[in-house]
Amino acid sequence: MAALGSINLNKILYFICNVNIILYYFSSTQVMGALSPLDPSSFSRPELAIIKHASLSLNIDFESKVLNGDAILNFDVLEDIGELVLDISSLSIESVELDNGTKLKFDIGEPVPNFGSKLTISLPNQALVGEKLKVKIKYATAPTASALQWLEPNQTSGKKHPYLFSQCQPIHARSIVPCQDTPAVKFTYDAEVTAPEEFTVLMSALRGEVRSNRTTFRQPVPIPSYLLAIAVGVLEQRSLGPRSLVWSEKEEIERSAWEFAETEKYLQAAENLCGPYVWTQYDLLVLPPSFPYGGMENPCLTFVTPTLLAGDRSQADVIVHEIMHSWTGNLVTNKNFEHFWLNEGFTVFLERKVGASLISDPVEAKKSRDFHSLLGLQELSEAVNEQFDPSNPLTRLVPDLNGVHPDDAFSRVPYEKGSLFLRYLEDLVGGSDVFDDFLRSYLNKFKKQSLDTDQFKAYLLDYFKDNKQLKTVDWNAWLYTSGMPPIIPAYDTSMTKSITALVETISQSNATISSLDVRTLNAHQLIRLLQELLERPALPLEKLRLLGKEYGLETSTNSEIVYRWLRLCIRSRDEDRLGDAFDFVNRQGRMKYVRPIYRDLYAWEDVRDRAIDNFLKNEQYMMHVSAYTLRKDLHLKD
Ligand SMILES: CC/C=C\C/C=C\C[C@@H](O)/C=C/C=C/C=C\[C@@H](O)CCCC(=O)O
Ligand SMILES: [Zn+2]
Repeated sequence: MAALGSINLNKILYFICNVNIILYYFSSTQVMGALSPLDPSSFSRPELAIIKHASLSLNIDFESKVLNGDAILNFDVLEDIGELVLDISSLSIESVELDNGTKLKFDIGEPVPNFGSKLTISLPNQALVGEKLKVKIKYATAPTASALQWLEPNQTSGKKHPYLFSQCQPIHARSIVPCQDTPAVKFTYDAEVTAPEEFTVLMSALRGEVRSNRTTFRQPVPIPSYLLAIAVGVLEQRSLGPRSLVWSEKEEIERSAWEFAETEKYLQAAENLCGPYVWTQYDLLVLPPSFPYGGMENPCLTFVTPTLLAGDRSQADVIVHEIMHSWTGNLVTNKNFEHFWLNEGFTVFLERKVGASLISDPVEAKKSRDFHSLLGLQELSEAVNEQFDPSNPLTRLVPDLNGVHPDDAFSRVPYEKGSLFLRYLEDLVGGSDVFDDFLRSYLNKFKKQSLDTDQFKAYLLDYFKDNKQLKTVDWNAWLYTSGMPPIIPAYDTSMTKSITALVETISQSNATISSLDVRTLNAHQLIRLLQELLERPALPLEKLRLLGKEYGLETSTNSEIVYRWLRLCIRSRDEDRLGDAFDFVNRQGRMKYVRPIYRDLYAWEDVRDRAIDNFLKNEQYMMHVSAYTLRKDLHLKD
């Protein structure tokens, strides 16, 4: 009877679940219209005709905050078709024509909020499988293009000239060029950009000739659309090594050159693990403070936030992370953003391996790798338990993004759960010696391609087909179950033990707090300490203030430390530090810092309105993605 009862219950649950899935599918397809079968975030149909190369010719108009020009898209036709379908967002399309000059009819679908519109181009005759098509689209971007931030001179360090930069990941490329805005498609590109003469134009490509106000570029390695990038400003450069320059406004150039002086060393360590660097040039661009991310792995030219300029090279791990994307993400790419962990989990995993390889003593190297993994575990726990909750489907390693904007799904989960999963697999198959060979083989197999999680799984299982341990992996629990990972590796805790003991002491009511407690800690250990304190009940004000003074937190210039210190102050309801917290979120726009601080301020009922006022006053200076996500954090309407 009991068994029969449970079968019936299972059947009922199964039925309810399926009805929900069906209803959900219809509601999300209604949101997006006809979806790409390859990517829930794109309208385009690359399985019918796929872009192989794009030639862009663009003019930068700072006055009207518009890019205008044309894109010539080269397609390979994969099925007999009468139309092409592309993604656009707020673009004004002037004309579409074939390379023989034939004008083409086009239709722009009803815009879907945050996803843009479907651009359908009618072909005069059926294009047959195997044909090649060249289509020229004349267009202009909107001043509100979600990929672009147009800065007024007073938002730059020099205060004299405007500045423009882009952030296309995940699906903002469609706001600067009509394209198949899905990472399932990879294409090479060339570009010719005109800007006022004193400006430097940079792109995610190799820079060619610069003649008066015209700069040319070429990217010979196929990239997904989210890696298109452009920045235009009055910039300086310094050499960092044989294949690297650092670019910034002149006010930051010396500090930037010092902070990132070890770039070539990281590149060589990365090549030792992953094989040759294929992108020829690896430059860094230090952006104005409103740049929303720590770094963005734009090929040939990583974009970074100036909050990395800590003056102690302690945030070099971000540079190593961006360098590792040259293999995972840029060369081997997730097919759509449901498989984002294939980009980010792998990159974090490699970042920590390469970081450890720079330490000569193997015992210390292992300790350091595990120490950083434990920091990552703290960040994962915060994402799972605070940003979301453990039952939230967005805490799955492979989430369902039908009807969900990837920017809304963004968290540390794909980074840290993904990296932890790879570490679990590495331990299971016998450690680095065997797993490093697998990694190189995986990179070689999928280079210049896009793949999904099933392809990764199949390749791993085939590579290790004789390994019995791999048969014990609970794939469903790792990939499709929400919450923390099912197994946490046995990390070496020798670098965190003393910190946990110190946190324990600080938490005692009679604790004595002195600068001597932290004199031997490096920046990362201090970060660990602050993060552990954030996981505990708020400190009493008196103790908090003593900590700030004795541990040098009040005067730190390291943004990772300042960020956690200010969160501790907010948690302890220290009204005297509110000014510092508002200054911090107004001075820079790195979402890793700004979003949790705003969420903490929102949770403090007495200051909630001040936080909202501060946001509304500063929203106009933020990049689209920051304003968009902060509005949600502060429960404001779009
Ligand atoms: C499962 C997740 C689903 C979708 C996410 C896809 C894209 C997320 C989108 O919001 C763009 C992310 C861009 C990230 C760029 C750089 C980061 O690695 C920076 C990390 C944070 C920081 O250090 O500031
Ligand atoms: Zn990354």
